[in-house]
Amino acid sequence: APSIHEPRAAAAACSLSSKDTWDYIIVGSGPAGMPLADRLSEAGHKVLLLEKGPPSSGRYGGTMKPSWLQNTNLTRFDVPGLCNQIWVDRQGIACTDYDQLAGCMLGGGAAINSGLYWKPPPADWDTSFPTGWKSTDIAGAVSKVFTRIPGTTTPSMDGKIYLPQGYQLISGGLKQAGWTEIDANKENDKRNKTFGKTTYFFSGGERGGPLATYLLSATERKNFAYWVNSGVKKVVRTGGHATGVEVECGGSTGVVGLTPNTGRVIISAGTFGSAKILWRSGIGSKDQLDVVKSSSDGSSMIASGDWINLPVGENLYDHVGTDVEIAHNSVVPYDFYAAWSRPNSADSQAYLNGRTGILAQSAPNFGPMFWDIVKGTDGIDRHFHWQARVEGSRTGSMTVTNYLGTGSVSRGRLTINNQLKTIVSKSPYLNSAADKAAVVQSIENFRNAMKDVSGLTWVRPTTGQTTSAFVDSIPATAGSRNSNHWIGTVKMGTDDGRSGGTSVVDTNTKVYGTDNIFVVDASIFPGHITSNPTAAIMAVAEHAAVKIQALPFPAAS
Ligand SMILES: Cc1cc2nc3c(=O)[nH]c(=O)nc-3n(C[C@H](O)[C@H](O)[C@H](O)COP(=O)(O)OP(=O)(O)OC[C@H]3O[C@@H](n4cnc5c(N)ncnc54)[C@H](O)[C@@H]3O)c2cc1C
Repeated sequence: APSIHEPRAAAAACSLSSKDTWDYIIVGSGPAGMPLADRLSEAGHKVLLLEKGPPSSGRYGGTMKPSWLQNTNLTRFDVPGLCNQIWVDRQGIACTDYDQLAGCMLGGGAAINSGLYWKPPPADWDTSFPTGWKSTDIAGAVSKVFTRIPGTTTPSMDGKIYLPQGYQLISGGLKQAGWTEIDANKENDKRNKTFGKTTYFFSGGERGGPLATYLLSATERKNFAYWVNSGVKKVVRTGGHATGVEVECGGSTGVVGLTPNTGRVIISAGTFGSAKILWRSGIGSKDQLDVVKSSSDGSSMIASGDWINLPVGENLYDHVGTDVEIAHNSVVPYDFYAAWSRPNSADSQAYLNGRTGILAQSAPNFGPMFWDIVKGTDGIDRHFHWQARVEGSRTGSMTVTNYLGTGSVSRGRLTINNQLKTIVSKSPYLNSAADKAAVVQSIENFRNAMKDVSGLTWVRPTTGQTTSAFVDSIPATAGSRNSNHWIGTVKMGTDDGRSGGTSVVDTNTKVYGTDNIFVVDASIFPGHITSNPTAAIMAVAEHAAVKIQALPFPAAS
């Protein structure tokens, strides 16, 4: 078997009694936390990464696996073809304190997701990000990410794509209709009436990605430590200055300290987790802080005179997902769920022996991906990413998801309840007529493109159904539309939320009203981007690492 999958340093035991202090405490080990851990430790800072979940990849001591992986140090998180398991078994993996799915384990979403990996088109940054974060500003950071993790369209180590019939069906139809085939991550500026193969962040026939690159090199440094099963309750602060974080681990709670005066905390706990930590730290709007005050946190919460009034939880957004379904007798299904308990033995052996075959591809056989831009009735361009997969209600079915991203104006709201659970209390989907009209138009475009494909059946929408009636028939709720691409609850921008603006962090990712509390992850995205967000989140982390280190320290008190 390939030898790339060597066991690595396991996490250090959490030590709440230690008087050790840290230059940087990073909270959360997702696609943002891992690059930050690497870049800050590389620069020589003393860095602690705190992760509330357990280890994932076998490389870090993870153990969750089906029986056919028993004699390997691979886990379910290392084998791309097992990623579907999250839909039937998420015990001990998914965060239990959110009303939506998110990965609470080492690697965060990058340990459980499908590994779909896209270099953002320039419009993603230029449409909603502030000055200093436009496409030309962030190009260097994007390039660092793709140098570190080039990505691949052929994850199987023999360079073949397995069961490509679904890809061929749809790409053939699009080509016939005049759409252009592109190499998506080389031609990332061509995202209109184009299609391409699925790109994954996988490497060596395994999940790879940031767990196998950024986190790996961080663990090789003596000035870096990471603790798992260590959840941060709140930032401990005096006024706007953090002195440490309060951590729960091993059945105890204690404070881990920052280096006096110069220490910094970076919250990278994701769209739900970062908002929650801010609220518990007395940072947010009064209505939400009052809820925290009424919870089990109440007696130890920072005094209301020290609350920092910021619009945490507003600006919530997710890609609006609309599934259509087509069927064709050329399409060959594969049972990725069966790969858990009764894998096809030729496929499991091919995987174990050489990291080849269908199990090196992400479940459930994605592709093609295609892109479309629709001008909204309000004059704003809406960018669509379409994602096809071999899955559906009948043999030969493909479900094709239409994601509305860049240009969308609909927003929702995240709140917290007095059980300290985060709730999507206002749905972010299609609450603008222009967004809805653009989705309808984009689906029309796909229906038209496929109309000459012989033998194709439309399952959803049915042939006689108008696209508008079809879009209206799907509730605009997270249950029916969610894409798991949540962003925006800790918005970055120049309009300080303390004085009526919409932003929670400034363009250095520093929380307004504080001098050493930063947030870096999907939550700071001001607006959505075109495709699945992991690559963009890593680029944001690379860019933020440079900006944060360039900041002067506050004057010593
Ligand atoms: C099922 C699924 C499939 C997806 N597929 C794709 C895909 O194919 N491609 C793609 O690009 N994107 C995909 N996504 C989305 C992508 O994974 C997320 O957008 C991304 O992981 C968000 O990164 P983040 O760093 O902001 O937060 P997260 O990945 O959520 O990481 C946050 C980390 O912080 C930890 N944490 C939270 N609270 C605390 C606390 N209080 N103390 C300590 N640690 C804490 C969490 O355990 C977690 O490890 C998918 C998401 C899901 C759920």
